[in-house]
Amino acid sequence: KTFFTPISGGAPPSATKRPTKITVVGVGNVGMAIAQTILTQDLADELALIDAKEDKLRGEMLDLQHAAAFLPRTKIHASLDYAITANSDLCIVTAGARQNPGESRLNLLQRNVALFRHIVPPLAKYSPDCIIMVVSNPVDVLTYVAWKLSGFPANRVIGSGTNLDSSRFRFLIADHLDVNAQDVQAYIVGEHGDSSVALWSSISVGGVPVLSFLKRQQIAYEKETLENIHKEVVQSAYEVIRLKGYTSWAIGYSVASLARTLLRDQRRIHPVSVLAKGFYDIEGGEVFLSLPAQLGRNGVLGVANVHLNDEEAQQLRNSAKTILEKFVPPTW
Ligand SMILES: NC(=O)c1ccc[n+]([C@@H]2O[C@H](COP(=O)([O-])OP(=O)(O)OC[C@H]3O[C@@H](n4cnc5c(N)ncnc54)[C@H](O)[C@@H]3O)[C@@H](O)[C@H]2O)c1
Ligand SMILES: O=C1N[C@](c2ccsc2)(c2cccc(Nc3ccc(F)cc3)n2)CC(O)=C1Sc1ccccc1Cl
Repeated sequence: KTFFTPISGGAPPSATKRPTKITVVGVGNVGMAIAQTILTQDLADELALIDAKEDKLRGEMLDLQHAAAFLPRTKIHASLDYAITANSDLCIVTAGARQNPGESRLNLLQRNVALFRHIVPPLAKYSPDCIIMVVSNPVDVLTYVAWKLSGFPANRVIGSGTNLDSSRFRFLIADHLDVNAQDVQAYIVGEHGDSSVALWSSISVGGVPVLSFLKRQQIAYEKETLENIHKEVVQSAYEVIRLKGYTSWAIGYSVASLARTLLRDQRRIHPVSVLAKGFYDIEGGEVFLSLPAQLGRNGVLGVANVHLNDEEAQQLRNSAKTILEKFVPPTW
């Protein structure tokens, strides 16, 4: 006997909507922050978790499943076998080796490129129509690596890029002006991390350009105050690492915000790592950098023509040049 007595009804609707499915590769600090935000924000019908550590993987899956009474219904799979990722709409890659003390960024990159060779091809095989989002660091170069290894068109491969940098930037500006961070429109672009580019000329608060907002509010400021806020974006990343050893919540929420825009076809503009060649006079090779990009169900729909002053445009081109010089693409 079934638990419920069925009520006689017609055949199920013919156009049954295919379940929305997200894969998260890497169930570490970042991957699990992303996974739990996807569940609490009801962004997927199915969630597939992949990692290299089988016990950790099963433990995290069970721990999330045990929260089912408090969450929207989401089917959670976990395995070492990539077959569970089949037909994903979005694959988020947070897997990566941690930078060892004193290890160079280049060496970390080479170790993560080696991991990506085993991670990206099966994702592309099982979900040939998905969007791949890279979070692992160095995120801009690893997004390029994922693009090459996946064989996908560039519009379906993005990196979280300076989305986290920009969210910290918005928090700091909002705190400085005592306004809600959601009313602060501010972009950090270029290379994620230490050498990002703050687009001062396009910051607005409630639609008012920040520079005239400060003048109108007679808030004393000089250029260096604004530059100090940008420096604090970088310093706060190191501060969090010093205090708790890793970062998770802000990156988790920022990636979930990107997932919502992509999967719900919101067509919002986010600073994310995209194939930047040809935009803003960036030439010299195929490089992924963060630019204000319009995102929707088909990935990157376009890059916003945000006004850059000469200094910002030059800094962006320098970012591209630095990345291209640092990383010599291997033979794929
Ligand atoms: N882009 C950003 O803004 C941003 C912010 C924070 C962290 N990160 C990056 O995210 C990455 C993850 O950070 P974390 O704190 O979660 O690290 P972590 O060490 O806690 O988690 C990494 C996970 O990847 C798994 N893994 C390793 N090799 C794997 C493989 N071959 N296949 C599947 N899984 C594998 C590990 O088992 C581990 O569970 C790092 O590269 C970090 O720099 C990026
Ligand atoms: O919040 C973070 N945490 C990380 C982190 C998380 C777990 S271990 C290190 C972080 C924190 C501090 C420095 C740093 N440097 C770095 C190391 C290797 C790379 F490939 C890229 C960056 N990385 C990873 C990361 O990218 C961030 S954002 C970030 C980092 C540096 C400057 C500005 C920002 Cl907005």
